[in-house]
Amino acid sequence: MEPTDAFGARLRAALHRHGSLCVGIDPHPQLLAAWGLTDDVAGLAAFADICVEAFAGRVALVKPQVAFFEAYGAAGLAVLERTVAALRAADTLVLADAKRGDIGSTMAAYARAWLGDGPLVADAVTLSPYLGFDALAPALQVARARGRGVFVLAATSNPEAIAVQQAVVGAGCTVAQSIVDAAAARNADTATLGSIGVVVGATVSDAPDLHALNGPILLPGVGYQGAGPAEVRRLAGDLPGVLPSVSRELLRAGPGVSQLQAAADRIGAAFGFLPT
Ligand SMILES: O=C(O)c1cc(=O)[nH]c(=O)n1[C@@H]1O[C@H](COP(=O)(O)O)[C@@H](O)[C@H]1O
Repeated sequence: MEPTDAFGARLRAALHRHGSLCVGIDPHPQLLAAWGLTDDVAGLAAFADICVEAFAGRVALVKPQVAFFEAYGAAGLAVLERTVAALRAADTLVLADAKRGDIGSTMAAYARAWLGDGPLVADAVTLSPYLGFDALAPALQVARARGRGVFVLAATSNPEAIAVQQAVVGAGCTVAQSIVDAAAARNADTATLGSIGVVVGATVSDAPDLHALNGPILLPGVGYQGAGPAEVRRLAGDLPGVLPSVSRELLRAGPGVSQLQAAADRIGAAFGFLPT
């Protein structure tokens, strides 16, 4: 049985409090320019500070896209560290979108970095299972031991994914379905919402069956990639723990903090309160 301070339980409480929206912090160079910021570490830091001011304490989950920080090297990662820490200090759950996945021994190092004691540690991290779901075991173990969560890529929003993720495997189900089933098995002993989530693009037309998951479902691809409330409702049905995730469509409302907050409220309201 998972403890009450497990990620799934904490996420469920945050969804009750704030509604279902996950806000992505994706500091694209084009967005820095649109916000009147320089394409350097100072611009990145100003962008991140505005996002923290706008979203801390207001949404269920914030998802910084690690790649946009990594692009500036060690100084960019230092900005990410401060951003994650500031959000968490304000009681806002943070999902580091790092999409990690490697052989077991390297996976253990990633688990330490993102879910253990390292300076980059977040409440949850995105993982890629395409070296084999079981290769993620070290991260699942650390997540459970530390009350943290993971979101495993199942059916991603990009069109190139279809050839791999919709391929049919041994048991006659798709690769994406096998990932969801493996995640569901890890959540089976959890009474409420488990801590092993999956990622399904809101743009995906052949989504895996998510009914047995008993864990959170991140739906990126809303807004800029073309999905809207209708697609989210179709995928979400009456499933608990669904989080539509929006980055550019919301961030283009910046740099004003109140404009960003209004955009988050407006986009969040379009989905209504999804079941928890
Ligand atoms: O894991 C993700 O968040 C993710 C999975 C996926 O299937 N598709 C996808 O777009 N994402 C991420 O979600 C964000 C989408 O950004 P926008 O298209 O600007 O809303 C980016 O950070 C992507 O890396």
